[in-house]
Amino acid sequence: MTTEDFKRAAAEAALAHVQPGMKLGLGTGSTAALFVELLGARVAEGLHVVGVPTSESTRELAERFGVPLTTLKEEPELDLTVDGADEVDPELRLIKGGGAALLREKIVAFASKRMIVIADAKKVVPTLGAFPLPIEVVPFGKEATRRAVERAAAELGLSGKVELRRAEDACPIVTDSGHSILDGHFGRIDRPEELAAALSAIPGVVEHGLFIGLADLALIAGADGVTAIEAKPAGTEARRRTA
Ligand SMILES: O=C[C@H](O)[C@H](O)[C@H](O)COP(=O)(O)O
Repeated sequence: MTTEDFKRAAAEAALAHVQPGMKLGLGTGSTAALFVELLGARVAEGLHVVGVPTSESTRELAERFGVPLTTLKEEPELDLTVDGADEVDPELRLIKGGGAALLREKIVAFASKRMIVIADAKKVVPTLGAFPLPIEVVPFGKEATRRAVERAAAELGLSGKVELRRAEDACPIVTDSGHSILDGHFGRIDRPEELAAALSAIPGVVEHGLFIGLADLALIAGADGVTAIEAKPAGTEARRRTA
């Protein structure tokens, strides 16, 4: 089986958690796109749900696959968000934002009663940080903000570079909300909560890609099938079981 097959298996497993009438947050990225496609097929069969897309690309996909859409303005409280991740640790802490959608993804996940992460097994890591941490910043003063991020990380013992993300034409990428993205090449992030707090305290940082305490369940697909990692009450480790 290919990585694509595993992503599809995780997306299929998430569909079992969707109930008629639900208001759904629709994530961004290649795995979330498969969920939107499968959801569209269920809608075509008569399932009634509405979705709030976390990016313009997901909006387009949902429209293409016939998933009815709404907005957080119309529906400020959602039942369930299903989204991918760049990294998942055993305590269900995530790095997200590889596709530059982290701000809307975090707003939508925060507005949802539950968040389910769908991913192939390569996304599961013992410690976050091999994937560069995306940080969404206001374009004004972005070099000053970049340096402030490097300093804050260094104070926590993280010495990696922080780089402005650029498109293939070398121009800084612009997010759906008109911001820039910095990527923090920190390596191993042993204390993600401390880094999250330090980043949030920097003027110019809009949001960072550390998702802590947001995910309730991760559905991880690999050669052995789909495995679930469930959130446990604060202070205890996430628990694994076979889905
Ligand atoms: O900004 C993008 C999102 O956080 C994605 O959910 C994340 O990058 C995972 O994407 P994929 O499923 O394509 O690996």
